Parts: sequence; structure tokens; C-alpha cells
Amino acid sequence: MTVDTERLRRTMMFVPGNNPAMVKDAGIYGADSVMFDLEDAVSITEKDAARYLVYEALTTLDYGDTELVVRINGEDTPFYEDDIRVMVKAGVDVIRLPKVEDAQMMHHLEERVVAAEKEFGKPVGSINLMAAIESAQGVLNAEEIAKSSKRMIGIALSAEDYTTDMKTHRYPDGQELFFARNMILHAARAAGIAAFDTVFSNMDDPEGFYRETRLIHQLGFDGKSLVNPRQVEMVNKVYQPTEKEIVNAQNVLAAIEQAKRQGSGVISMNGQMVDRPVALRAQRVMKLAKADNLVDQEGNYLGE
Ligand SMILES: CC(C)(COP(=O)(O)OP(=O)(O)OC[C@H]1O[C@@H](n2cnc3c(N)ncnc32)[C@H](O)[C@@H]1OP(=O)(O)O)[C@@H](O)C(=O)NCCC(=O)NCCSC(=O)C[C@@](O)(CC(=O)O)C(=O)O
Ligand SMILES: [Mg+2]
Repeated sequence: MTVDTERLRRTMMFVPGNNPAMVKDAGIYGADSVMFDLEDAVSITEKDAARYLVYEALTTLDYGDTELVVRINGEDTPFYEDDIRVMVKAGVDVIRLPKVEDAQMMHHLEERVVAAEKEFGKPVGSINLMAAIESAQGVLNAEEIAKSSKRMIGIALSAEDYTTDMKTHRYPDGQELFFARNMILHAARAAGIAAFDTVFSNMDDPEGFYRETRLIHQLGFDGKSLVNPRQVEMVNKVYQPTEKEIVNAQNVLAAIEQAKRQGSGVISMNGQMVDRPVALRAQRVMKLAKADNLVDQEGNYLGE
């Protein structure tokens, strides 16, 4: 079983699985993960064609290092079994199950994935899983969903369906998502997996998108589900550490090394206490800086 929980997952971009041009070019926009959609972006008459197109893309196109995710149709649909078999056969990295309400749904999915891995001669455990939480029931069961399988890479909030279930809609300040966001974050952290914030659907409101991204970054989300390539750069910008943060992180890591040499786990740096949690945060800053090529091998700031 190889679940890479350390991988950067700032941007997970939806790509409608029935759109050949978008499927073909999905890898060029720099998203950390591309998510081919077989569910709600695809009309009922195009389900089989979309599955076929995504299978062809996964088995013939080169998406480089991009993580490849497929959102399949739910178990209450006639497409569920075929979606799983075909995506396992194609060797997708991650299957995302929509509208997950409890751990049982993930167990059921995992059983089907194991069967397909055996059928197509794939190593058992090679396909990872994630869950989209889109209802009050799902939010209340977020912890058991997050801990439902060793294959889980993360859980995601799906605010369009969630707000409908909650008999509200989305507001600019996001107050209606406060509880769900916090439940999902806590469940993901308790399980040691990633937490993904929801899509932002209004392409004509970049300021609103920026505000929302800053909020979810502050809360601690790993990243966001996206619907458009223009959103990738904006998310990366928010997640990109500043020069000041990078230099501070470097100093923190040097200070903690010095503390270790002195046989201590804590040291003072310019009057500020540096201990393990501070060092772990500094490591995360350096990882984000490396991803944006802002530092050299030794961790020195290179500038933008
Ligand atoms: C929003 C819009 C129509 C805007 O169109 P526009 O035409 O204005 O886009 P432009 O910016 O002009 O496009 C410039 C260039 O980028 C290309 N391009 C655009 N989008 C691309 C893309 N996604 N992938 C690759 N390529 C892309 C385009 O082809 C063009 O290429 P080119 O012609 O070569 O220049 C378009 O983006 C789009 O369809 N998005 C995907 C929508 C989708 O998947 N919805 C389902 C998932 S949500 C859901 O189900 C709710 C949820 O379940 C969610 C949860 O669970 O989290 C819940 O409950 O909350
Ligand atoms: Mg949905």
C-alpha cells in the first residue's frame, strides 16, 4: 500500500470526462491533481462515452507528475460498477467517491476495487481512494469516513450539494460552511490525510475566489477542488510562502539543529521559542517554497 500523504495537493481540478479537448489538455495548467469527472458534469446519455474517453486518456496520454483522480458515479447508480472496473484497469491514481455518507460506502468501494485489482492483475492496494462529503449526514460522519480505509488520501467538502441538503445556498462570507469546513478539517487531521475545500463556481468573481482561498488556507486546508484552469495560479499564489516566511523557516530549522546538538528540543531565536511544532511548520514552508522553485537545494531563497 503506497499512500503518499506528504504529496502537495493544493489544486485538484475537475475536468468534465466527456469533453475531449479539456481531457487532452488537462495536464498543462499546473494543477497538482487533475480530476476527471464521470458524475455530475456528465449527462446521463454520455456516461458510457465519458468512461471510455477517460480510459483512453489515462492509458495513452502523458500527464507527467500530475496526480490523476477520477470522480466516479455513486453506488446508487447503474454506472458505479463499470466506473470502478474500468478506472482500476486504466490504473488511475485515485478514485473519488461522491456523496459519501458513512464509512460503509467506502468499505463497499474498497471491496469492489480489490476485486478489480485482482481481475486486471494490478497489485492489491495500488489504487488510492478519497471521499467527497456533500450532506449533513456525511459531515456528521466525517471522522469515520476519513478513517475508513488505509487507502484514503483525503476527504473533500462539496458545498454545492451540501448547501442544497442544508436548505441554504452559498453566501460570499461562507458562514453557512463554517461547521462543515471545521468538521472535515478535524476529521482529516485526526486521520492523517488531506482536507480539500470546495469548488468556487463563479468565474466572474476572482476577488471572491481569492477571499475564499485565503480563508481556507488560514484554516489549514491542504487545497481546493477547482473547476477552471485560471483558478490554479490564484491558489498557488495564496499558498506560496513569502520571502520573510522562507528566511524565517530557514532560521528556525538551523536553530532547531543547534538545539539538537546541544541535547535540547527547544531553543530561543531572537527572543522567540523554537520547538518541535515550530520546526514542523517551518518544514512545511520549505516544502511549499521548493514546489514553487523559490529556494535552491540548500534551502536558500532565490527570489521569484
Ligand atoms: C466553468 C466553465 C464552464 C467555465 O468555462 P469557460 O469557457 O468560461 O472557461 P475559460 O476560462 O474560458 O476556458 C479557457 C480554456 O481552459 C479550458 N478549460 C476550462 N475549464 C477547464 C477544465 N475544467 N479543465 C480543463 N480545461 C478547461 C477551456 O476549454 C479553454 O481552453 P481553450 O479553448 O484551449 O483556450 C469550465 O471551466 C468548466 O466546464 N469547468 C468544469 C466544470 C465541472 O467539471 N463541473 C463539475 C464539478 S463541480 C460539482 O459537481 C459540484 C460538487 O459536486 C463539487 C465537489 O464535489 O467538489 C459540489 O457538490 O460542490
Ligand atoms: Mg456534488
